[in-house]
Amino acid sequence: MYEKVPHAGGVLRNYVAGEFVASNRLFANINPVDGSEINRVAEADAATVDAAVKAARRALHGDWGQMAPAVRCQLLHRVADGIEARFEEFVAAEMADTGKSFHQARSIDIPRGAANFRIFADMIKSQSSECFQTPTDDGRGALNYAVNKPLGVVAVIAPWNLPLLLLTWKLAPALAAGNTVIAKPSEETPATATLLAEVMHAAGVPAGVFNLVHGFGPNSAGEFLTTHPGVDAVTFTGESKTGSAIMRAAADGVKALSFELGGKNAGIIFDDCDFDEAVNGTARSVFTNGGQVCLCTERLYVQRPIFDKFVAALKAKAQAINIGWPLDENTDMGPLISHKHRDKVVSYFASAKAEGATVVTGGGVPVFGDARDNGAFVEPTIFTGLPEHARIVKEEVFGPVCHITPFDTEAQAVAMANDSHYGLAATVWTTNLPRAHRVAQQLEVGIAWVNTWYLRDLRTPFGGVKLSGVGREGGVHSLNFYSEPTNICIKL
Ligand SMILES: NC(=O)C1=CN([C@@H]2O[C@H](COP(=O)(O)OP(=O)(O)OC[C@H]3O[C@@H](n4cnc5c(N)ncnc54)[C@H](O)[C@@H]3O)[C@@H](O)[C@H]2O)C=CC1
Ligand SMILES: O=C(O)/C=C/C=C(\O)C(=O)O
Repeated sequence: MYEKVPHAGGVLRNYVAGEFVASNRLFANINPVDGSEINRVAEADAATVDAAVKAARRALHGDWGQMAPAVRCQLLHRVADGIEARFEEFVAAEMADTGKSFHQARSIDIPRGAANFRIFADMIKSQSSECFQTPTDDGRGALNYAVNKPLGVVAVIAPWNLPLLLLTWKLAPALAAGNTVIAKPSEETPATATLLAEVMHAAGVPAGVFNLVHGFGPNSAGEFLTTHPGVDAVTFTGESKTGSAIMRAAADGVKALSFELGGKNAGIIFDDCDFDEAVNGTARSVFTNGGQVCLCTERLYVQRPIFDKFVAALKAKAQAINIGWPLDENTDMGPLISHKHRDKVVSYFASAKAEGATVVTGGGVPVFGDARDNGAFVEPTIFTGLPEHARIVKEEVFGPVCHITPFDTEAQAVAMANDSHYGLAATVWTTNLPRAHRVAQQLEVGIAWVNTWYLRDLRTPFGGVKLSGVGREGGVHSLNFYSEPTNICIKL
C-alpha cells in the first residue's frame, strides 16, 4: 500500500556539501502501522558530521555569506515551491514514517513545511534593528545602531512527531537570517528531511548551506553534532531530558541554545463554558496525532457542576475516534511512532490502573485481526479518580490519554494547573471574559489558549517555561535567535 513512498526499498542518504553521501552503516526505517521495513538509512559517522560542519563553515564565508538578503529570500520561496510541487510524495513519506492520518499529513504537516519557508523569507526583509541617539558631554552626541549578522553554523535537531513541520520551523528562520545548517532528523522519521535535501538541491541552494546527517542521539550523529567545536548554535525540539544532555554537550563550546521541550499541559474547563465547543476542542487537544504533539492536553480540570456530563461527552468523543489505516480517508488516528514508544505509553496505562484509576475508556491495545496487529496502536484513553501526585498526572506520556480531575474554585484550578515541573501550554474554556484574562495570565506557561487549542499565528512567541524550554520561537523571536547583532557607535 505504500508503493508510492519515495525511496521505498532503497537507502536514504546523508546530504553533505551539496552531494548525497552513502555510509556502510545502515539502520532500518520501520513503518509503525504494520512493523514492515520501508527502507534503510545511512547513519552518518563522526567523519561525515565533521565534513558537514566544515562545508557549512565554507558556505558561510562563501557565496551564501555574500548573497543579498532579497536573493536568499527568493531561493527560500523556491524551496517552498519545491515542497508544494512534490506535495504528494512528501505526504506519502510522512505517513509511512509516522503512521499519521492522511488528513493530518495533508492539512497540517506538509503545508506548514512549505509555509515556514515563505513566512520567514518574507519576514527577514522587514527585520528591524535598534538605533539610539546618545548625548555626550561635548554636546555633539553619538549615534548607535545595530546590524544583524548570522549566528554562524547551526545544528538543527528535530523530533519524530511533526517531522517536516518542526524541522522547517527551525531551518527556515536560520537560513533566512543567513546561517548555514546541519540538520539531524529523528532516526524514526528520516524520509521527509531527505526529500527536503532533494528539493534544496534542485532549487539551487548553494552547496554547504543545508546539510543533512542521519542517525541517533548518543554516540551517533546527534552527539557528534552537539559536541562539534565548529557548531555555533544548537536548536532542538524533543524530550526535556535530551535537552539537558544537549545543554551539557554544548557547554564546552558555550554554544547558543534554543530548546522547545516537553509538556504536561492542563486544560481548565469552567461550568460557564460553551459546552459543545469545550468538548470538541478538548477532544482535539487530547487526541490529535495520537497525543504526540508537545502542545497536547494530558491533564483536565473540570468544574464540579459539569464534571460528570463532561466526562461522559469526552468519552463519547474518544470512542468515536476511528483508529486504523492511515491511507483510509475515514481514519482519525494512526499508530504511535514505534513499538518502543507504545511500550512507554502502555506502561503509563498500567501504572494509572495500579494506582487505582477509574478507566473511563480505553486503556489497552486494539486488536484488528490483520497486519495492523504488528503495528504500534493504542486505544484513546481517559482516566479519572487519581490524586494529583499520580505518575500519569505528573509525567509527560505523549500518547492519546488524559486524566480528568474535578475542581470547585478558580483558585484551585489555577493552583493544580501550575503544580507541574513543565510549563509549555494550557487551555481555558469559559465564556466569562474577565475570568478568561485573569486565569490565562496566572498560568505558568509559554502559551495559553482561551476557547481554542492549537490556533497558530506563526508570528507569535512560541515556547515554554520551567522544564519546557529555553527561549522563544516564532516571528521575530526566531529571527532574533538566529541573528547576532553588532552595535556600531559613531561619535558625531
Ligand atoms: N516535542 C516533544 O515534546 C517531544 C517529546 N518526545 C518525548 O520524548 C520521548 C523520547 O522520544 P525520542 O525520540 O527518544 O526523543 P528525543 O528527545 O530523545 O529525540 C529527539 C531528537 O533528539 C535526538 N537526540 C537524542 N539524544 C540526543 C543527544 N544526546 N544528543 C543529540 N541529539 C540527541 C534524537 O536523535 C532526535 O533527533 C518520547 O517518548 C516522548 O515522550 C518525543 C518527541 C518530541
Ligand atoms: O509549531 C507548531 O505548530 C507545532 C509545534 C509542536 C511542537 O513543537 C511539538 O510537538 O514538539
